[in-house]
Amino acid sequence: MKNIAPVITIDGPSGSGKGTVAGILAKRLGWNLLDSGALYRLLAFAAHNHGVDLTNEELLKQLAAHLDVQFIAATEGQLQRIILEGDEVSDVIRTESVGSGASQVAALPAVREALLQRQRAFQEAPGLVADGRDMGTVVFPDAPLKIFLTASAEERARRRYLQLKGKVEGVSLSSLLDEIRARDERDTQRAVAPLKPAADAIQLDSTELSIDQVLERIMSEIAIRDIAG
Ligand SMILES: Nc1ncnc2c1ncn2[C@@H]1O[C@H](COP(=O)(O)OP(=O)(O)O)[C@@H](O)[C@H]1O
Ligand SMILES: Nc1ccn([C@H]2C[C@H](O)[C@@H](COP(=O)(O)OP(=O)(O)O)O2)c(=O)n1
Repeated sequence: MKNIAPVITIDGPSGSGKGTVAGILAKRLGWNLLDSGALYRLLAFAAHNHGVDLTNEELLKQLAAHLDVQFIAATEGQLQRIILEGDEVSDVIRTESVGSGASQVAALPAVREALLQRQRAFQEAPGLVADGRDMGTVVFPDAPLKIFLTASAEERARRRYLQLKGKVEGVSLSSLLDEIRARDERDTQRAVAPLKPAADAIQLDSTELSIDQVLERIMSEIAIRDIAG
């Protein structure tokens, strides 16, 4: 039977607010959440633990196909938890070095292919909010609402700095800006599933918007389309 659970996709570059907005929306609607970037981060992290080189496409493909991961849904007062091979890795996969590794493995076609079905399996009733780079273009091309969220690189680095400061040692605003620019370049220039808005995506620049204002804009698009019942 065709899966008819609706999907809202939120794609965009690092630090644009995708994860935050997707998490709040999923909770508000009572829908499932797919943080697709976490899968690429988990793969880069697992590769590091298993001594697999980030350019070894064949081994990475196998690792991706057998990734032993559990996403434990957020509850009241508790964020979503991610368990890899029995260990909680929710925080350790968020560093910029894991993000950079994720961006490298994500450029490999066999890796993307190996993770495709795992992502589509999240499309379950009553609905799904999915964030990443290619949610609207490749993974859920039929989604009834696609958002492409951006912000200036400077604002995104500033947000990341505020987020990591105090949690991760030695973070600097200028190195975060360099890393964000390098990741933008790799994610937009790769041959397979590059970061770009779907033809039918609504583009939202959040540089001057608060999280609540972004949510308000998306909620009004949901209401217009009447997709959340
Ligand atoms: N519109 C916004 N204004 C200010 N800070 C924001 C906004 N959206 C997100 N943030 C903050 O920026 C940081 C990065 O957001 P995140 O959702 O992780 O981005 P992404 O998933 O796109 O990389 C978080 O600390 C988040 O609270
Ligand atoms: N759907 C996706 C999601 C992430 N990726 C890749 C590219 C990104 O630089 C890395 C990390 O993604 P993630 O969304 O966790 O990163 P940010 O929170 O935006 O910094 O993974 C991808 O290629 N396709």
